[in-house]
Amino acid sequence: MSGDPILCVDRLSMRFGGIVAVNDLSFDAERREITALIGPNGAGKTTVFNCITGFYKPTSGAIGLTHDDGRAIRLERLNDFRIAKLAKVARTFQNIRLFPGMTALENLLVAQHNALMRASGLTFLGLIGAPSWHHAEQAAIDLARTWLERIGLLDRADDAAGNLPYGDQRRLEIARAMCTQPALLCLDEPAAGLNARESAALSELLLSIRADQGTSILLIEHDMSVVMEISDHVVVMDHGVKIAEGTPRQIRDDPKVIAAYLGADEEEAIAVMESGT
Ligand SMILES: Nc1ncnc2c1ncn2[C@@H]1O[C@H](COP(=O)(O)OP(=O)(O)OP(=O)(O)O)[C@@H](O)[C@H]1O
Repeated sequence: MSGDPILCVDRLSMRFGGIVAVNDLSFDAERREITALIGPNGAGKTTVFNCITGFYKPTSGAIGLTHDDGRAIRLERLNDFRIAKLAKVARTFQNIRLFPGMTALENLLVAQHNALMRASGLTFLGLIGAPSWHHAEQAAIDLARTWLERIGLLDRADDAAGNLPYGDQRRLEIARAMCTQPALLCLDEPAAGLNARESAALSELLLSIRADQGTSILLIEHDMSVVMEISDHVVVMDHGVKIAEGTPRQIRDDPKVIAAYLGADEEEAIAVMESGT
């Protein structure tokens, strides 16, 4: 690891009544790297995401995000709207949350709402058709079209998002998050429901986002082939605590991880981990 974390999770805990979903969890996500958060069902991964993105207020602990210019932000003190706007953290969800009746292009324009509202002078400049508004609108369309091209959907820009194949919708969600120009992109199971070809396309997209945009990525994923192929660093959770972290190779060979991942059936676990080689 290069030792330049964009995200520092420090002793994070989240309780729901008697349930301790996350227990004293600490890890860093390095800048311009892909960090995967893995673990069996119910390990607490989505709860960590919900704390980072402001959907939940952690019971205790700190979540620090440091921008490229050194500006440090404490995420646990902000609500979700401010985390998206000020901290530039974008996320996708386990279930697809596109606007299905809007076109693919419109979905990417909605993501740029904040910038467009600013440029429209909170509507007034838009109403009078000020040149600054037209420039901002064109820039938003250009950015949306650039991302549609990146994900191979430019020819379907005017199709309703809900009519696109499932794998395309998954990539459109990532493109929508990228249209907010995030510093940290949090993806919750982006490969869920994808076939092998679509998973490979997803891996390629994420690697290109890291390489071309320099965006830091935090990824929850059950698909080990994706995790092993693209992650720089892997953090493993089980029952709310971190049980291991390291490179994909270190994680794959760690008996604690293998045992936790599929419970007692170690042979089956090894088979799953080896599927990522
Ligand atoms: N809002 C909530 N209220 C009560 N319990 C919750 C809530 N959210 C999560 N939990 C509990 O916290 C624990 C961790 O859940 P979480 O969804 O974070 O796990 P996960 O690792 O993301 O699981 P999966 O891989 O199945 O998505 C579970 O026991 C879950 O039931």
